[in-house]
Amino acid sequence: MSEIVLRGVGRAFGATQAVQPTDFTFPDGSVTCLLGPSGCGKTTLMRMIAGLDTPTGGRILFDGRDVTGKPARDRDVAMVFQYPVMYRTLSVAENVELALRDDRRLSAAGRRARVDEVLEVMQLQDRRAAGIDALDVGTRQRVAVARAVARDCAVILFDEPTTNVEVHAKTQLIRAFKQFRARLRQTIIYVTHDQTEAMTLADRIALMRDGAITQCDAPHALYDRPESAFGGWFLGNPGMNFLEPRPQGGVARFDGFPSPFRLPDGDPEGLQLGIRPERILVGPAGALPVPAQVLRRAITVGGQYLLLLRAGSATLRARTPPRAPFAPGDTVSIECPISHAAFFRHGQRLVAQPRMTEDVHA
Ligand SMILES: Nc1ncnc2c1ncn2[C@@H]1O[C@H](COP(=O)(O)OP(=O)(O)OP(=O)(O)O)[C@@H](O)[C@H]1O
Repeated sequence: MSEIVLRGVGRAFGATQAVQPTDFTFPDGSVTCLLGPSGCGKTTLMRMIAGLDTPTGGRILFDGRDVTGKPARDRDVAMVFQYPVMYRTLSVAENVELALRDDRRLSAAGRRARVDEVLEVMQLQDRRAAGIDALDVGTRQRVAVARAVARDCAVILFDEPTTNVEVHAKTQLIRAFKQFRARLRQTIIYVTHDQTEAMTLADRIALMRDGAITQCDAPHALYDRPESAFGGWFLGNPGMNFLEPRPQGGVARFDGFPSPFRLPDGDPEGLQLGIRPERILVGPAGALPVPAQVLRRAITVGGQYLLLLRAGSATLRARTPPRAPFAPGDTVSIECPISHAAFFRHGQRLVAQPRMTEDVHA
């Protein structure tokens, strides 16, 4: 186990600042997912922590020890990549054992016991004698994780390990990941652009954009209370709806809400209201405060409907229960609960929330 501290760590490639100078702590024994869109700097940040790349600024500390200039082999770090490198002529067990070859603390019997333990945790006992070529991509990736786990390093880094794995094998891999987490408390940094994976695995998600960590929080806190409009948009499938205000004196109207909002400083400049599709209530015409039109309907995994609605000049996506009786062309009614609305100014969450002039639907 190890606490990893970044002090102003950044990386530039020529004119491209791949990682902005970053201060950040990965707590001892935690699972932190680095989540963000392609090109936001996740892999570069992870490679610097691994010792595969050197920062152009700042320092990296492992338990207070400065490892900034040290190579990967001096960092007590194991890694699992998108494309695992394996010895194809060796069996599963031999591949795992090979990872322990240089560990002088272990006797031959100790090594075998460790291999057995890890194969069991990763649910690979029945494949121990199989050759690597006989395995599907998902199982091969589980062997890669087994090798990383076997070494008992302080830190394990995962770089998008499930990208090339099909859905069923991905579920198995994630289940195995959770099992070894429950048994062994290494510090884990897991790079992904898959939000479902991050939500499932992480103790904390560090959301990245343009080379910077924009927010780090427990998965549900990040989902429920994004500090930026980017977080509201990136998390969720689909992400938040955003509404623009129509200013009227010191108040602003948002289509979708029955009454105008009183703005804390009277200034509608750069203001947006965000609301998640699953928070919008949809009912028959007249049942709820705001009339709306169904423009389109899609069925999502789980049988829910995703409706595209028009309310005034706003278009909104709303999720309804399976088989809700709404179809394109229908007039319906909606309610956007104020308690689930988030206000952003120039992309950042407002601390003082605007209030509705008549709080009838709060
Ligand atoms: N070796 C390199 N030389 C030049 N530019 C690089 C290099 N590695 C990364 N970059 C640039 O740095 C930025 C961040 O890249 P990085 O691979 O870290 O992002 P990422 O979030 O991991 O993306 P992805 O999810 O696509 O892997 C990108 O603009 C990328 O083009």
